[in-house]
Amino acid sequence: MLRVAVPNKGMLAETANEMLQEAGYRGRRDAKELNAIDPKNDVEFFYLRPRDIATYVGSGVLDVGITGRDLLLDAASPAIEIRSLDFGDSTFRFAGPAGAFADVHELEGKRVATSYTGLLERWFAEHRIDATLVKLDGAVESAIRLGVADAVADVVSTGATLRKAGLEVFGPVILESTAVLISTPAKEQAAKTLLGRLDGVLVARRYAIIDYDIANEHLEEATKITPGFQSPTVSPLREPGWSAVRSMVPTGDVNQLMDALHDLGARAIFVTALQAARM
Ligand SMILES: Nc1ncnc2c1ncn2[C@@H]1O[C@H](COP(=O)(O)OP(=O)(O)OP(=O)(O)O)[C@@H](O)[C@H]1O
Ligand SMILES: O=P(O)(O)OC[C@H]1O[C@H](OP(=O)(O)OP(=O)(O)O)[C@H](O)[C@@H]1O
Ligand SMILES: [Mg+2]
Repeated sequence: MLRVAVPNKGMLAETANEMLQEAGYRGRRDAKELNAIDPKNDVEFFYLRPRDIATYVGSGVLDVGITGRDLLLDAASPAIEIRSLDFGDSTFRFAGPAGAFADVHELEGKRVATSYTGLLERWFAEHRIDATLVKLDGAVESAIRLGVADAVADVVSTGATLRKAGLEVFGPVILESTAVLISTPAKEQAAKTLLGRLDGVLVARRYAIIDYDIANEHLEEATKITPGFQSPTVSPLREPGWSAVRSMVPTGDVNQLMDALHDLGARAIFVTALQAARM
């Protein structure tokens, strides 16, 4: 039975559980359950703190897990990232009081508060900056005002939390993070079915199906607009000189593609969401 670690709460929990459901797995019945067995798919899910998931997967007691790239790197676990899952995007940045820092080298000898000491210690070592790390559990943005740090290094998504604390980012992006599927080289093979299904969910989210009718003289140009993965399906219409085209298109481009096809003379343009896919 495949043993899978899933975030039990926090920013990644809801979407991670939704993705597994879309992939056909039966999750937990209520938010208090610590584990759940899905006998049909021969999988057991363990609901854990996202920060701890790399530790469990890295130790080999669990085969595969969903966590943040930043948390994986912070844990310095032997687990490896096997897929980016297209949600939970954030950056990991330095921030300080407005105007206080212009360059990371000004952090030399200063106190930097963070919940990601593993990640940051390595970054400072690589950049030969000698700063003092102040380890906090969360709400790191308050550390400066409360006097325990001169700067912070934290997760930034919209930047709203920083702004409310009167802070601004400085220096390079330390890390671009996203939710990831992790495993160990020894367990990757066992996780193949789960990975295939999650890839199917990613494709179903990233792509849609487009159908349209087009006069044959514009067919060549139209199929350049919608080349699909392999190649579009083209079938003759009953009306002579016209074809029906079906192709996969990136979800984010759908409206621009419809505009371009319509300008070219395509008619009856329909877009259908994908429910599931296996490529
Ligand atoms: N505002 C955000 N937007 C996007 N991703 C985020 C955001 N905040 C955190 N994350 C990501 O979510 C993951 C875990 O963060 P989360 O906040 O769930 O855990 P935590 O801080 O340990 O727990 P909690 O905040 O519940 O105490 C990390 O990978 C992080 O990059
Ligand atoms: O840039 P923003 O969109 O404002 O998001 C970033 C904030 O979100 C997270 O906080 P969370 O709510 O998880 O609280 P925590 O700091 O206690 O973990 C993160 O730690 C930042 O504080
Ligand atoms: Mg948090």
